[in-house]
Amino acid sequence: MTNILNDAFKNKGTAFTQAERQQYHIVGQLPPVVQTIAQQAAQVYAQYQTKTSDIEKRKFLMQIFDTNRVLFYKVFSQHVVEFMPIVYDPTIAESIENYSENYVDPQEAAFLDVNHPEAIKETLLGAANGRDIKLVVVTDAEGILGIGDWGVNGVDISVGKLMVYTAAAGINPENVLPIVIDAGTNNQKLLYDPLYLGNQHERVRGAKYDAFIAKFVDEIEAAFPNVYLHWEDFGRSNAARILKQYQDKILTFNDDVQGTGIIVLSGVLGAMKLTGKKLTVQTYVTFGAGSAGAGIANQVYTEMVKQGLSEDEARKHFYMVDKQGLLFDDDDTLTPAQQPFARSRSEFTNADELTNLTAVIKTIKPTILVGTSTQPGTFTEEIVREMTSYVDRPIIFPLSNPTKLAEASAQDLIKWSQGKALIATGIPAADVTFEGVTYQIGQGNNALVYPGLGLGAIAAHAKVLSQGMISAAAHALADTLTDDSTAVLPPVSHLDEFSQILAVAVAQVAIDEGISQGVTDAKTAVADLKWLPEY
Ligand SMILES: NC(=O)c1ccc[n+]([C@@H]2O[C@H](COP(=O)([O-])OP(=O)(O)OC[C@H]3O[C@@H](n4cnc5c(N)ncnc54)[C@H](O)[C@@H]3O)[C@@H](O)[C@H]2O)c1
Ligand SMILES: O=C(O)C[C@H](O)C(=O)O
Ligand SMILES: [Mn+2]
Repeated sequence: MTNILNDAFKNKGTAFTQAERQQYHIVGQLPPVVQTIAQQAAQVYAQYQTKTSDIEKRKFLMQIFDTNRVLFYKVFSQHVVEFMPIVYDPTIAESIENYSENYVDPQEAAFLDVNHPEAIKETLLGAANGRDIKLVVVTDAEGILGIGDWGVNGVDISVGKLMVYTAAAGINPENVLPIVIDAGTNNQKLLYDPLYLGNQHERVRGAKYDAFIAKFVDEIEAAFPNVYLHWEDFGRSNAARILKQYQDKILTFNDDVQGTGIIVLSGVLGAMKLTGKKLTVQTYVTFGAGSAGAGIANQVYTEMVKQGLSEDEARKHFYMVDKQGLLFDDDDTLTPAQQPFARSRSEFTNADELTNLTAVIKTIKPTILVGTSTQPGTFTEEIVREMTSYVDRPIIFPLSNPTKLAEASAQDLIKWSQGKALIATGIPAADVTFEGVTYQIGQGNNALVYPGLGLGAIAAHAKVLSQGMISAAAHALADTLTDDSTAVLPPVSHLDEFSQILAVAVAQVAIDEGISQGVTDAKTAVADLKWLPEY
């Protein structure tokens, strides 16, 4: 019989009462004093404050996570704004880079090996250990944030995304399963690192990879019927392709493509509210047209069509820039997600010069610039001054994560635009004061939307995640923006409140569209799922 003290889902540590200590046969296996969860939480927070670096803070909190989930989420819920950048982005990037070296606990994740498809079923059932799994986050870690390929180390992103689901939306941690698919790695450092804990071979691609993914999805559906399957940080050549294959068949979501699309659309809608301008007259440049860049453009485009433009008219508002410069339709290296937005060379007299962002901005004069390029410092003073010269309030979102990869800092954007730029950043940014005026900066991170979206879809027992549900999430978030906000997105301090609002809006659309199964009241269904960190 396992000792309850070793079960992170059931352990209460020093909060076990004397009666419980007898019931679970752990008398004398704890210090004698019985504490309340409030006392435990205060003690954890006090210890946390003695840690001097963010990574040490994260390691300490993970010790609590590893041993006592309820206590972890209790403290997390009391300090959401402070803990988000510690347990999640940007500190999680450092944690991933050093995962193997610092390994202490598998954290109830499922580790799937591309060379052993026959073990998927046993691994899933073993990791679930009888728990009712409603939500899975899976990564193969080819494109972790903007830091590239981290192989099995990427399991941290699955664990981290799920922590945010619970902290933000109140998903019961017993109902979730983090998964990493170890498909090998092309990270040379890991391939030759004796401490690396994953497969030390090149990334598997092609038929073997695709067959593994297909079997994985089948086994997931068999083991956990109606689960919400969230894909995270797959590489550019797989993310959109896998999503396309499954999005009409099962309840599934790609965070980088769809979650980022929602948060940016929401931020753009917030900017329209602040300026009183119409979306349908905006001109949009994507810088870094990968999974996120193309996913975002597609959401903003879909909204323009919803607001009355024809598909052809709407598409004319979009320009994509990637490594080669502006994307043209005569380029045979375009991805399927880029193709609809590629332009014709004949539209420009200077097409051959449009090989860098500055030239593109000067020629096209966009009102919205969104960065998902992984290239730091690329939104330069010259670009920002140029945008400010032809539009009152340029919308500039440097979204690449973690901090060291951001296209620009909020502070510089405010300074260079004399306070005019409407900004959202990928990681949290402090308010910026410029010439006596303080500007709030929106956090354009999909963490503001994926928890509520998932909660709504799970609560509704939705068969699929529809475009209607996605659009409802973007609008519901934008609608929470208060009239006194100077930021384009609502503050993370209200994450739990707006996650519930998003969830109800999403569940309602699922009901209205007839894709929910046996649920008629969105509010009750969402409320019934809400888990609180109490013993
Ligand atoms: N804030 C958020 O919520 C959020 C969400 C998803 C992704 N992101 C960030 O966006 C970035 C990209 O993520 P992704 O999943 O789309 O990765 P991806 O690899 O699919 O896309 C990156 C794209 O940038 C392009 N690129 C590389 N160098 C470039 C250059 N010099 N100029 C122009 N383009 C260049 C690549 O060719 C690729 O198309 C990452 O830093 C990630 O952290 C942020
Ligand atoms: O993980 C994040 O912080 C957001 C996003 O999914 C990313 O890949 O950067
Ligand atoms: Mn991601």
